[in-house]
This record gives sequence, structure tokens and C-alpha cells, in this order.
Amino acid sequence: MTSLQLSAKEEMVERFLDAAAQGDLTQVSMLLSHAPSLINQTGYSGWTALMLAARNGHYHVVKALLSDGCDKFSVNSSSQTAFDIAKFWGHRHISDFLGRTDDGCQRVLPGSDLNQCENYFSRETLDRLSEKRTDKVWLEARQSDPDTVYLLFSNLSPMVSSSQEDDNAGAETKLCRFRYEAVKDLLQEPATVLIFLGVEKRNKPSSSSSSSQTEEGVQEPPAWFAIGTDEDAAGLLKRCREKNCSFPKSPNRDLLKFNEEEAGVVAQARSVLAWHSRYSFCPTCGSSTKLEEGGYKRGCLNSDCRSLKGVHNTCYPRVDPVVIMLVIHPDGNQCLLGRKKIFPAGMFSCLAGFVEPGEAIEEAVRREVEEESGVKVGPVQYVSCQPWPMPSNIMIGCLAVAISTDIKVDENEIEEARWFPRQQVIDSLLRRAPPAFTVPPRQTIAHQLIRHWIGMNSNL
Ligand SMILES: NC(=O)c1ccc[n+]([C@@H]2O[C@H](COP(=O)([O-])OP(=O)(O)OC[C@H]3O[C@@H](n4cnc5c(N)ncnc54)[C@H](O)[C@@H]3O)[C@@H](O)[C@H]2O)c1
Ligand SMILES: [Mg+2]
Ligand SMILES: [Mg+2]
Ligand SMILES: [Mg+2]
Ligand SMILES: [Zn+2]
Repeated sequence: MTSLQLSAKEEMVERFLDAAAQGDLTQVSMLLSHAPSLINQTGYSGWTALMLAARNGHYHVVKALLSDGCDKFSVNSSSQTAFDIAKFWGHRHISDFLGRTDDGCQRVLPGSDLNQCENYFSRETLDRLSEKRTDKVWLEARQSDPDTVYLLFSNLSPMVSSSQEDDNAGAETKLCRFRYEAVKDLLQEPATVLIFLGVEKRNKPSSSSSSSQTEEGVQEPPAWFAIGTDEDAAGLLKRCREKNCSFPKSPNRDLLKFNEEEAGVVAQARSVLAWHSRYSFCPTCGSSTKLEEGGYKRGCLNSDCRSLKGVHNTCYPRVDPVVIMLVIHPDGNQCLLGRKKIFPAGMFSCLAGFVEPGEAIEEAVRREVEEESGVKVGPVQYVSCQPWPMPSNIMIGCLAVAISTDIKVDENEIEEARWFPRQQVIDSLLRRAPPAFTVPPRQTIAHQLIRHWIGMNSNL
């Protein structure tokens, strides 16, 4: 670039910043249409056009710059954002506008993936209303409300509807939903566990369009509860007079057939119910316990028990963190996948392992990879997570970079581990015949991590 070109560019930046400072929207728009890269350019002391417009109260310019994708979080040499500047100079309408949250706040985290991946089991369609769990009167009123939705679980398996066409593997499964009248006898059984899941979120069209009236006349969205019982499936189906329903037998396969919304509810309900089924007695003193807080607590019945003093995590449902990682070869072009003996023939997946007490996520990634494959790992980056209700894991998905490449598998955990070239991985994802191996189904975070890596720097 010659010095003449450089000064022409500098002159253009100066004109652009001046126009913003003076509130000349026509000039700002004209310059931007010629040179879109002007938008985040800085002048004296790191001031951007947005900061100058905010300083001088030019609301229309601020608005136009933001709608053109201007970075509202950049700071000047005094570490002030345009928001700080507008606030300091008393332009409240501008600071309110810059502080709004309806842009999804995506850009607050610089460099974050704007379209953050949503994993299966992670959609929240219910508002959990945890503050209502201790409100017995409210909970009882919602239980008998005619709009309330009940889901039935027998030995941790949800009752689902199946029609003739639903028999093929790719078909969607639907949760059976019941009303109070259909389940009120079951609720009286001593072995029944009742969990308050939440109420339908208001900002989306509710699946059961109705909502009930409170005493003050405010419409309340329908509440959802899960019922857990060990009554045998046949008895329950008879009790509920349901012909086309069943309780799937294989959680690892059958729980992956719901739509995204129902999958999120199943993840929540099944994990809490699994905790109740495994923690029947107090883990601190072995006494009997009683269900509290809408099914989110088991309180010990022994009044001398230590678990009743202070906060004891043994009283609350547990979640086990698991790291799951796609390890990338130092050449950037291969990834490490392994297979357990129990996997279907030909399937390889990301390595995974439980986080141990007192261990950071990055360290758990390094330890598990080295234990299972002998490969040493350097940098680790978090990508996304997935609740995994078999029975109650949170899968913490990471990318990791290997700093050694020799593989030596731990045969107790892994049958085989291999470096797979990018092209082979693409062929497997696209199911190009015949692929060298198969990847896990799309509902698993392992699949999504593999897809994320392929999408990161390929020109597909
Ligand atoms: N969603 C996915 O894509 C995906 C993929 C892989 C694994 N997973 C889940 O992650 C879990 C952990 O993976 P892993 O089996 O490779 O872990 P891992 O490599 O740590 O090995 C499991 C062994 O660790 C021990 N262990 C330590 N803490 C444990 C705990 N809190 N609960 C149970 N066992 C514990 C047990 O001996 C167990 O056999 C699996 O159970 C599986 O459900 C999910
Ligand atoms: Mg392991
Ligand atoms: Mg493992
Ligand atoms: Mg482990
Ligand atoms: Zn106890």
C-alpha cells in the first residue's frame, strides 16, 4: 500500500467519524455503502463512530450503525463502551437502546460461535419455577387442575404412543399425556413418586393451548408433572385404558426418538426419577426419607441426622459431569476416535470419561484421553454440553489438541482407538458408501462434536 493510498483511507475514516459525531446519517450511510469495513474503525483515542454518535446524542445514527452490525462492545483507550459514554453524557434513550437485550446478547462473548449448537435433550420448554417447589398449597392446586399435564414412567421408562406406521426405526415417538382424572388413583399409591417439572413457557404457543385462572384472575400456563412408579407396565396400561401405548425397553436407543421439545422434558424427568430410585434411603445415616420440594429433595426422617444441618448435597438430585472430547491430531487433519466393545459393529466415537472430584474440566480431558488412548493432550476448548439422562450425566463437549500421537489403548475401557483422516470422517457423516466406519447418531453430542470440527475449517 502506498503512502498516498494510506492517507486516502485515513481521510475516509476521518470523514466517517466526523459524520457520525455530527449526526449526519446520510453521509454515514453513503460512506458505509462504499466501504462497509469503516463500521468499526477507530480514530483518536480509540473512539468509534458509535461512540461519537452516542457522545453527541445522535440516536438515529446509533440505531443505523447497530443495525449494520456495528460492534457495540468495543472499548476506547479509556476502556469505555458506547453505552458508558451515552450514560455519562446523560443520553438515556441511547444508553437504554445500547443496553437492550433483544439482540440475544450473542456478541457479549467475543469470538463465540454465533449459532451455538443446541444438543438433543437440552431444549427447555418448561419454566421450572423452582421457587414454587416449597409452596405446598400452590403445588396441590396445580395437581388437581384440569389443564395440568401428567407423564407416566414405569421403571424409568416413559409411556409413549406408538401407531402402526411408527414401527420403523426412524419414526418419532410421542409422550402420552394424562389429565388429573386419569391418574388421581395412582397418585394415592404409596410407591408413587411425583415430580413437579414446571409450567409451559409463556412466550411460545403452548402445546395444550389452555391455561388456568388464578384467584386474582391471572392466566397461568399449564403445569407439568412426572409420575414414577414401579407398578408393572401391563398393569399401568390397563389402569389408564391405553391401547396404543407402550413403555420402551432400551433407553439408549428409544429415548432418542422424541422431538427436541419432548426430549428436553424426558431428560429432566428421567434424571430426577432415576435419583429417587437409586437413593431410597438417607446416604448419611441410612434412615428412611420423605419426598419434599416437588420431588427435588429427599429429607431424612431421623431428626438427629447430620444431613438436616446446613446444606447437604445428598438431599438433592445428583448430576455427574462427564467430559467428552474430540482430539485433533497436531497436523490438524485427523481426529482420534475410539470404540467400546458394546458399540454396534463398525462404530467409533469420541473418548469420554467422568470428571473426578477436585478436578478441572481441562485436566479431566487430558487424563481421560491419556488413560484410554495413551495420547497426550495440550490445549482444550469447550464447545457445548448435553444433559444425558442415562441416568443423570452432563456431557461437557470439548475439542482438544494432541501433543503426542502414539496410541496405546486401555483394553478395559476401549477396544480400539485410531486416527481418522478428515476425508474419512466426512464420508461417514455423509454416509457415503461404503464408509470406513460409522459415527454415533445425530442425537449424541459425540456426533455434534465431530460435525463441529468438520464444519470449522473445511470449505464444504
Ligand atoms: N452423549 C454421548 O455422546 C455420550 C458418548 C459417550 C459416553 N456417554 C456417557 O458418558 C458416560 C461416561 O463415559 P465412560 O463410561 O467412558 O466413562 P469413564 O471413561 O470414566 O469410564 C467409566 C468407568 O469409570 C468409573 N466411574 C467413575 N466415576 C463414575 C460415576 N460417577 N458413575 C459411574 N461410573 C464411574 C466406573 O468404573 C465406570 O465403569 C457413559 O456412561 C455414557 O452414558 C455419552
Ligand atoms: Mg475412562
Ligand atoms: Mg471412557
Ligand atoms: Mg474415568
Ligand atoms: Zn439421615
